[in-house]
Amino acid sequence: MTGFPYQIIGFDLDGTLLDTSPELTASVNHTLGLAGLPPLTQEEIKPMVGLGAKHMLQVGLERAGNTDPQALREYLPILLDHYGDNLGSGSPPYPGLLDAMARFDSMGVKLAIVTNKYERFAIKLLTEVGLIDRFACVIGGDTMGKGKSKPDRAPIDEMIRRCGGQPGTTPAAFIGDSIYDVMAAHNAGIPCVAVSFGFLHQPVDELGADAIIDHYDEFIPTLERIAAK
Ligand SMILES: O=C(O)COP(=O)(O)O
Ligand SMILES: [Mg+2]
Repeated sequence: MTGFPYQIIGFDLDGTLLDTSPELTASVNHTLGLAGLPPLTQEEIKPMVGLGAKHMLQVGLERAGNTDPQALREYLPILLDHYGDNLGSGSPPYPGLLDAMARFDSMGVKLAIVTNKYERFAIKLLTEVGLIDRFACVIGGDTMGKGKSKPDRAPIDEMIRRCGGQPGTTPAAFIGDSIYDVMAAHNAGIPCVAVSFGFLHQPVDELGADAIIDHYDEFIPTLERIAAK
């Protein structure tokens, strides 16, 4: 181990690791089409991502003009089937990510995923893009049980445990694109870096993150800087 200050780095998935917005948009619009509603743009859908698929569809149905209270229950399985069948090839990693991951590997830092996606979709997606073996663990929105997804600290604590560490003790940091990421990390007592290129729900400087990066080239020096504060 080098002098790098963190032993574990956790990544959010959608909007932080991979740009999943084309595939999420395709699945939402497939579902809205079957519901007889007009499609939404990728830019409209991005801010709906971050609290899981059910939340994304609920907001999407409302935005597209749905008035049927049963629609969410009826169309969620359709969205999930479509997404599960199509996810993978259209979700590229953000620029500089693979180089940053290689540097973490060379320093012996463990990498992990904590997403509000269903665990099975996160695993399938990471497998399709060839990154699954690079992560010590993948915690999904359903891994810890109901009500125990980000912004709760439970999935962050579990990430630290599954990486062989101890929550509250082992030095770890997180990176994400939403306020739920920042809240989860801070609830677990670890710092959070925000990416300015994600699926922002609000201006990135209002997320309360410890630092902001515009490109993955800045990630490692930024972590060193926040650890020295
Ligand atoms: O809302 C989702 O499906 C997941 O989003 P996340 O990977 O940004 O947590
Ligand atoms: Mg995200």
